[in-house]
Amino acid sequence: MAAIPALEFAEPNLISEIASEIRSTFLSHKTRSLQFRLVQLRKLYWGLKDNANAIETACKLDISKGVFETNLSELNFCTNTIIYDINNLEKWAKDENSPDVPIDMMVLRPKIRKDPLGAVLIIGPYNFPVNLLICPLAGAIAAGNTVVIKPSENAPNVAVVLQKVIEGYLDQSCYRVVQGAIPQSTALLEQKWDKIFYTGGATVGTIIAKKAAETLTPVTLELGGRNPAVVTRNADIRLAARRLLWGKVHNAGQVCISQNYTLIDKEVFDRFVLETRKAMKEYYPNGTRNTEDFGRIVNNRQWQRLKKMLDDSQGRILMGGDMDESDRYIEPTVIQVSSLTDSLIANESFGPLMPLLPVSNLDEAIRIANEVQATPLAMFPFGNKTETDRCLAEIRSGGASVNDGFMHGSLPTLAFGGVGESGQGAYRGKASFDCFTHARTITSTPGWAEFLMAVRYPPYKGKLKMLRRMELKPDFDREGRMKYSLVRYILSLGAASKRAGLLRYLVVLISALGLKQYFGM
Ligand SMILES: NC(=O)c1ccc[n+]([C@@H]2O[C@H](COP(=O)([O-])OP(=O)(O)OC[C@H]3O[C@@H](n4cnc5c(N)ncnc54)[C@H](O)[C@@H]3O)[C@@H](O)[C@H]2O)c1
Ligand SMILES: CC1=C(/C=C/C(C)=C/C=C/C(C)=C/C=C/C=C(C)/C=C/C=C(C)/C=C/C=C(\C)C=O)C(C)(C)CCC1
Repeated sequence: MAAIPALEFAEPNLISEIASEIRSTFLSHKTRSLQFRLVQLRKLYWGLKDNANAIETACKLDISKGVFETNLSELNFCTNTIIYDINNLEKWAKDENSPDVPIDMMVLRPKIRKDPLGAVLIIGPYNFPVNLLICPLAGAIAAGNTVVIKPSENAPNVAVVLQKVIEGYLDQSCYRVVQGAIPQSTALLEQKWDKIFYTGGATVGTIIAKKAAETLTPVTLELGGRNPAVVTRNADIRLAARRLLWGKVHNAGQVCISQNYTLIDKEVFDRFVLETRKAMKEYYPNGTRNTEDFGRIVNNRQWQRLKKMLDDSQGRILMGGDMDESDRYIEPTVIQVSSLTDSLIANESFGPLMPLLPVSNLDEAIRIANEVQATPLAMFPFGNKTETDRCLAEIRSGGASVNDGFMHGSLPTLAFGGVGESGQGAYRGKASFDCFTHARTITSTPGWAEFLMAVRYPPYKGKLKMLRRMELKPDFDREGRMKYSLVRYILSLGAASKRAGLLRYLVVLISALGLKQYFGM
């Protein structure tokens, strides 16, 4: 395979030209045709397939991702996403009948049309440099937008290969790549977009949200979080250890949705550590240093940041701890910490560090999780059903995996996104199409219905009575209690909803027919 050329940044003053070309293509309506979108998605699929070796090499060079992980969470994830989008596009793009239209307004035939938003900007991070650009891109294409993508300069080889794919396979008047760092991102943010989709840290997310607010541009922000795992004394400790270790070794822990810290019942603490050691030996019989199955930290700046976090910690290393800056290696490291202000709890590590904080009970775990961050990106409860349900009810998060590491974020068809500080908006599966679509309500009033519609026109004299008759009547009193009427009770056979009432009638009818048959009446 030919060597990957060096990344070249775009000339910042050419960026406005690219943005205006992308906008005028959108306004030419080229991307409205479903056939056009399908062809572009199919080409994107083949662009990735044909360049799979180059992508594997680039992931290896940028973030030392082994071939297996590159295929699992980058290539396959993207190609599966594209095929899923292709297979569902016609269904998603169809006009939808609006639900809950009152009978007197049905004549308007309300519809929800799926309009593309327009010209959109997608800015990606370094940690899943293919996945976190291509999956939103596929959603934006499916929804009929024109797109500029800005790959992370911190994964430069992937950035070059993706540019080759997009320039070689997609229509250049609709989809463009702008390479660069802060000057280019800043120039991009100076342009008017119909949506900005950003994945990365919260500091830059805030810059983007502020800039977008100036022009009332909608944003989707996929940010990080200090995600808690909770392990109670009733959890399967072996499973919890194996699964949470997976969450910290995949991509060398550089996963926004992996657990940042684990709150673990004192009673099972030692067993958890023992099981983590065992799992480690099983996953890496010859250690993590000399295997393709364990990656490296993306660059020296991030390696230094992680080292400082560990150096600043008051915790005690229980497993691992080996580090080498020359190849940006950090061994998966388990640390027992004792305070919420510990550097390993107070910050997002985004690396293979596993701080464990012993707690007395579930109440304490829930209190701590809420104190560390009210709205993390993910949460991982391990315990019995009552306990995991309590965690789900009492700790908020963008998503959650019960009894596992980040599996809820491992399926390309499930909506994925943060809440509060960990982001806003969601994508993946149908949510990706919706993320780049405007749900446009359309009514069409037929000419013949004029006599029905005339009530709205002045003069209003004598029309108030009719308006009052059209008003819905409440079935609740001033205290918020439901009012029960005997007629309603009889009509619904005592059911709470119309649907349940119908079902009851159906059961009665079928039983009556059955009895009739049985007794030959
Ligand atoms: N929620 C998610 O899906 C998700 C996924 C991956 C990473 N993350 C989060 O991202 C963080 C790590 O990534 P990162 O942000 O360091 O990645 P990064 O350094 O790759 O930066 C992300 C993008 O922001 C751009 N950027 C940097 N400064 C900018 C500026 N001033 N204006 C506009 N754009 C700018 C970069 O060029 C890059 O394209 C972690 O907090 C992680 O949790 C979140
Ligand atoms: C179905 C059949 C079988 C069963 C197969 C099974 C059970 C397969 C299980 C597969 C698993 C556990 C796959 C795990 C995949 C993990 C992935 C893709 C992780 C992705 C991570 C991502 C995208 C991370 C994102 C990060 C972000 C957003 C932030 O940084 C058989 C085999 C039993 C029989 C045949 C049928």
